[in-house]
Amino acid sequence: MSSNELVFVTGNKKKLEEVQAILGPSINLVNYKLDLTEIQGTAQEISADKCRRASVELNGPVITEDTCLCFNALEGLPGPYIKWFLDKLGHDGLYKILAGFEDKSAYAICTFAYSSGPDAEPILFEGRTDGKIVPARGPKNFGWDPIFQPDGFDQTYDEMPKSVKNTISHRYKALKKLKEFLASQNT
Ligand SMILES: O=P(O)(O)OP(=O)(O)OP(=O)(O)OC[C@H]1O[C@@H](n2cnc3c(O)ncnc32)[C@H](O)[C@@H]1O
Ligand SMILES: [Mg+2]
Repeated sequence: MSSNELVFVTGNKKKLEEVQAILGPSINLVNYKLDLTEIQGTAQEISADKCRRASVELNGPVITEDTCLCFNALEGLPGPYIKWFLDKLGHDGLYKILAGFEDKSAYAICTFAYSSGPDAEPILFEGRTDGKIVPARGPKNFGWDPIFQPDGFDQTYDEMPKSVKNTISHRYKALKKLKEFLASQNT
């Protein structure tokens, strides 16, 4: 592996695009699409387990990422299970889950995991952005972006330019920590 090469294991094209855009050209991001089994548990447990599996499978250093969307009225659910909720309920159904609650606040959490090899314990880097759940607005580019409006903005993640999302997002904040860690390893 060259010093600026980073293997990112994900089956999600949109995640990959954002990670590439945020990291910029100084890091040579190499993508492997593996259909990794995801355990049940906390965001940290799921991310670490996913990373361990990826590192064993590829027999080398890897990063993986897990994203949660957490509704405060539901004590943090759907959380790591947002993928299946979105798949089954769609934007409208997700918004309607909160119909019986006044509290529409929510937060997005991105947990990157880095493993230096199959025997290493993954290191986690977490980013969180707070906001609220709104009726879907935007061109429906990526996942639940149309129903998440970050605090301090009038636009949903989906309505704002990528260049804005990528400087305030859960993913950006987690990647900033990962980048700092990688830089400290290279000095
Ligand atoms: O292979 P992996 O990396 O696991 O990719 P995935 O698509 O399965 O991703 P997750 O397990 O992390 O599930 C997160 C869900 O949230 C969606 N998602 C992730 N990041 C998002 C973002 O920034 N904005 C909107 N939706 C997002 C994603 O499409 C999934 O439906
Ligand atoms: Mg997944």
